[in-house]
Amino acid sequence: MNAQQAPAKQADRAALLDRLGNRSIVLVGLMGAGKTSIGRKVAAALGLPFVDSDHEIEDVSRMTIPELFEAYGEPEFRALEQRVIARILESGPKVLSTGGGAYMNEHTRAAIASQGVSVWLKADLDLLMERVAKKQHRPLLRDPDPRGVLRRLMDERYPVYALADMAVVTRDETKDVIAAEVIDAISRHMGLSGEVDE
Ligand SMILES: Nc1ncnc2c1ncn2[C@@H]1O[C@H](COP(=O)(O)OP(=O)(O)OP(=O)(O)O)[C@@H](O)[C@H]1O
Ligand SMILES: O=C(O)C1=C[C@@H](O)[C@@H](O)[C@H](O)C1
Ligand SMILES: [Mg+2]
Repeated sequence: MNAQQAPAKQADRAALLDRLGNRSIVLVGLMGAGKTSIGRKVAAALGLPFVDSDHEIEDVSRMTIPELFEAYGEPEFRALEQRVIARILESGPKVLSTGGGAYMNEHTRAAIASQGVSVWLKADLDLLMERVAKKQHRPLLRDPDPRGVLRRLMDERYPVYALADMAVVTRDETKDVIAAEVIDAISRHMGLSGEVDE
């Protein structure tokens, strides 16, 4: 970036924030797609607060997600997730990374549609498997065949994630590159040219 470009980039960022108004940027997609990591970077680049709904659920319940699933079951977890996301969206513009199943809830989708701009982080099965293999904190993947579970979730969920305002494909690229692509996609969606500097 040269010195002459900088003010324009700042202006682009201001224009994007202006167009967003009170709406939040909401990342949706499967486990391992990068919602948490990319959301944090997008928030830092735009100077917006960052919230991850899984982390918020763990904070309010003072339990981990595997503990919540075990103690109360998935339906209770989903009900709590719906309430937590509704509250997050009502508390002003931010970048919100959702849990992988959150967008499957029709009330949550409606809240996101009215108070947010949604971005589906889309990844293929091999990349997802590679990314989720590193950690054991996802109760749905504590299964003898995690690849089969992810494949089934892709079949069930991809048609619903496709309802998001836009999709960004997360290939084997750095987090910074994907975060910049998310910002460009949102800028274009908002009728701006894209290319907000990070
Ligand atoms: N573009 C990327 N390049 C390299 N590693 C990445 C990239 N995006 C994410 N990762 C890594 O993949 C793993 C999963 O990412 P992350 O936790 O952000 O996904 P998630 O979509 O939030 O998953 P979940 O729905 O389970 O919370 C992490 O170890 C993260 O560091
Ligand atoms: O895809 C899902 O259904 C989930 C994804 C995680 O982010 C957590 O919200 C939880 O493990 C369930
Ligand atoms: Mg996450």
